[in-house]
Amino acid sequence: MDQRVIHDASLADRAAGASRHSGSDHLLPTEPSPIHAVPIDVHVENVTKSFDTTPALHGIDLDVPGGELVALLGPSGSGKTTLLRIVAGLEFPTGGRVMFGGEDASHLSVQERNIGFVFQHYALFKHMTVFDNVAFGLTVRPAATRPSKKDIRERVLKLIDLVQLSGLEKRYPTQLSGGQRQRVALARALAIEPRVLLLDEPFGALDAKVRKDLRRWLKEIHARTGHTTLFVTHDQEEAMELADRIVVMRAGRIEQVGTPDDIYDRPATPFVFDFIGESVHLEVEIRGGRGTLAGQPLDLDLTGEKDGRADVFARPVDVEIAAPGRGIAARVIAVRRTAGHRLVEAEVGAGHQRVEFAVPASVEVTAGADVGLVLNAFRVYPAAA
Ligand SMILES: Nc1ncnc2c1ncn2[C@@H]1O[C@H](COP(=O)(O)OP(=O)(O)OP(=O)(O)O)[C@@H](O)[C@H]1O
Repeated sequence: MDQRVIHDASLADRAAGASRHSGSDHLLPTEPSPIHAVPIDVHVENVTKSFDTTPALHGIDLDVPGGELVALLGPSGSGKTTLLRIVAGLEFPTGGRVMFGGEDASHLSVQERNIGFVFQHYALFKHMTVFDNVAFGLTVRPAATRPSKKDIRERVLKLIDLVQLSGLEKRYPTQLSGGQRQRVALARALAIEPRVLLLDEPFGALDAKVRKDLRRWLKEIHARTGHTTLFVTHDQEEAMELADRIVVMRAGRIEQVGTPDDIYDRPATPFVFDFIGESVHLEVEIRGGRGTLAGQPLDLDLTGEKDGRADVFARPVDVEIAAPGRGIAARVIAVRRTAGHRLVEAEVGAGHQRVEFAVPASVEVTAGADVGLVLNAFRVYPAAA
C-alpha cells in the first residue's frame, strides 16, 4: 500500500450517520464538509509487535481521548513509528487491538479507518497544483459519494485558507518552500475529513526556524479543527510545546504518559528525567536518610528515601554554586560561556562522577575552584536491582 494515497472509504456513510443521529451541523456527503472534526477516542489495548523474531512493541496500552493532540516521543528505535503505523492500519499488531470510538478497528483496512497522514517526506503529487493536491482525496471518491465540483472547490479553498496558502493555489510543489509543502500536505490530509490525524516527524526535514513557526501554527490549526491527533517526534521541545499529552517511549515500551508539566516536573523514571531535558545525575548510596557519593558523605536531605543504591537527578536550573563547605563538595573542571549562561563542568565524589550544568552568566566561577553544589530541587529513584 502506498502510504501517500489518501484514504477516505466509508467516510460518507459516517458523515451521513452523524448528520442523521446528532442533528449537528455535520453535512451530507455531497456537500462540503465542515473544517471542524467530530473527534473520536483512540484506544490501544495491549498491542505487541514483532518483526520476524525481533520485538518492536511490548504490550502497549494507550488511551487518546477524542480531540487530544498526543505526541509519541522517544529515541530512535523506541517504536514510535511502529505504533503510529499500527493505529493507521499500515501495520498489523502481533497481539492486542486498536479501538476507534469504541469500535474494534484492528482488522479494518487503512481505507476503512479513514486516517489523515502527514509524513516527514510527504511526496505531494509533483504534476498537480496545490489546489489539485488538496482536492485529490475528494475527487477520487466514487461518484455516489463524491461532492460536487463546486462543493469540492469551496472546501479546498477553505482548507488552503486554513493553512495560510491562499493565493498559491495554482503553484506546483516545486515552486513552494519545504514548510509550505508540509502545509499543503496537512490541508490534503484534512480534506478527506479524517477520523484521526497521524503525523510522523512532519517537520523533521525542515530547518529550526521553520520548524518552530510550523509548531505554533499546527497547534493553532489543531485548536480550530479538533481532530484526535497522534504526532511522532524525537524532539522533546517539539513534544512539550505542541502536545496536550506526551507518551514517552523506550525500547518498545511506554515509560510515562502525562501532560508536558507531568513529564518535565514529575518524571516517573530516570530515563524520562534524562530524556526530557538537561539533567544533573548523581549515583548515591542511601542509609537511614543520609547519602554517600563514592564513599564521601553527601550534604543532601534524603529523609524517607529507601536504603540502597539510588539515582539523584536535578535540573541544572536547580543547581546553585555555593562556597565550599555547603552542599555537595565539587571541583570545577571547565567553564564555557554560551549566549546567556556559563556551562560548568565539575567533578563530585573526589573525582568519581562528573556533572555539567548551566549557571547565569553573572555567576563568577573559574576552572580549578573548589565549590559546593546546592540542589534546590531534586528527585530520587531507587536503582534498578
Ligand atoms: N519493517 C520492519 N522490519 C523489521 N524491523 C523493523 C521494521 N520496522 C521497524 N523495525 C524495528 O522496530 C523497532 C522500532 O522501530 P520504529 O521505527 O518504530 O522506531 P522509532 O521510535 O519510530 O524510530 P525512529 O525515530 O528512528 O524512526 C526498531 O528496532 C526497528 O529496527
